[in-house]
Amino acid sequence: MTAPKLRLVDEAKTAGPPAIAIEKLTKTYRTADGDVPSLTPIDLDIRDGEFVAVVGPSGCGKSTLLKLIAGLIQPSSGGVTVAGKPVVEPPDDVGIVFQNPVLLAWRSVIRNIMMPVEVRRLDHASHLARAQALIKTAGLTGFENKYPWQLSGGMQQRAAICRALVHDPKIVLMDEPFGALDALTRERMNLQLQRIHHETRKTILLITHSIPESVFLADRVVVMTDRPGAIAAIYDVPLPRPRTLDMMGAPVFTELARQVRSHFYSQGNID
Ligand SMILES: Nc1ncnc2c1ncn2[C@@H]1O[C@H](COP(=O)(O)OP(=O)(O)OP(=O)(O)O)[C@@H](O)[C@H]1O
Repeated sequence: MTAPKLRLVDEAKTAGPPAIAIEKLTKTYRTADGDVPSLTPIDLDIRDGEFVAVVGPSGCGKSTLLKLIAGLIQPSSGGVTVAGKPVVEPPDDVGIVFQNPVLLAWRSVIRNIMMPVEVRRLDHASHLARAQALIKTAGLTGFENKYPWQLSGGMQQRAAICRALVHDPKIVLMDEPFGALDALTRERMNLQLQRIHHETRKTILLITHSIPESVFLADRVVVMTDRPGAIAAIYDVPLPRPRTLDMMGAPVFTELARQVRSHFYSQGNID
C-alpha cells in the first residue's frame, strides 16, 4: 500500500466528464440579522462512480454544499453541474439521504421505498422489482410490509437508503446518514453502504462527522475549513476494496485519519 497522498489541487478533472462539477460555488444566507457567508468559492469535480466523503467542523457549510448540489437552494455565485446539466432545481438523477430517515409512519417499508417512483410517475412493476432487489441488498428481506415504527433506527435508515436508490439515480447525496446510530450499527451500515456502492456503482457524496467513516468508505476525503467553508485539503484513500473493518487498524488507515484530523486541530476545532 502506498502512503497517503495530500492533494490540494483537484486532479479528477483529467479523468473524463465529471458526474458532479462544482465551480466557484459560493453561498451567503441573507437573514434579518445580516448576511451569513457559508461557503467561499468551492471548486470540485466528482467522477462517475466515485465515493467522496466531506468532513469539516460543525457549521462550516457541509449541508449547504449538499443542498446546493441537490438543487434545494440556489447559490449566491458560481454553480453546480450534474451529468452535464446546470442544477437549477432538484435533478431527477439524484437521490438524497438525510440524517433522519424521514419515513412516513402510515406507509409500509415497501410503500415508503416506492415513493420516488410514485412522485415521478415511473413504471410501477419494474421499479417494484428493483425495490425488492435493494431490500435484499440492504438486509431488509421479510420487513417489506412492516411499518417504520416496527423497525430499529438502523433498519429505518437502510430503508431510507433504498428509497434514495429506487429510481436508479446516478448520484446519491448523503448528509450524515448514520449520525444517530450506535457505533456497532454504524459499522454494519458502513459495510452495507460499501456493498451497495460496489454493486450499483453509484456516485456517492457522503457528509460525515466521523473521520474513520470517511476514510473507510471514500475514494477521496474532502476536508473543509471553518465557516465560511472552503476546501482545506483533498486526500486520496489508497486502501484496496472491498475494505474490511480490520483495515481500520492498518498503518495507512491510521496515518490518513491522523492527517485528516490534524486539520481540525490546526483550526482549533475538534468536531
Ligand atoms: N437557512 C439558513 N439561513 C441562515 N443561515 C443558515 C441557513 N442554513 C445554514 N445557515 C448557516 O450557514 C452555516 C453553515 O451551515 P450548514 O448547515 O451548511 O453547516 P454544516 O457544516 O452542515 O454544520 P453541521 O456539521 O453542524 O451539521 C451555519 O453558520 C448556519 O448557521
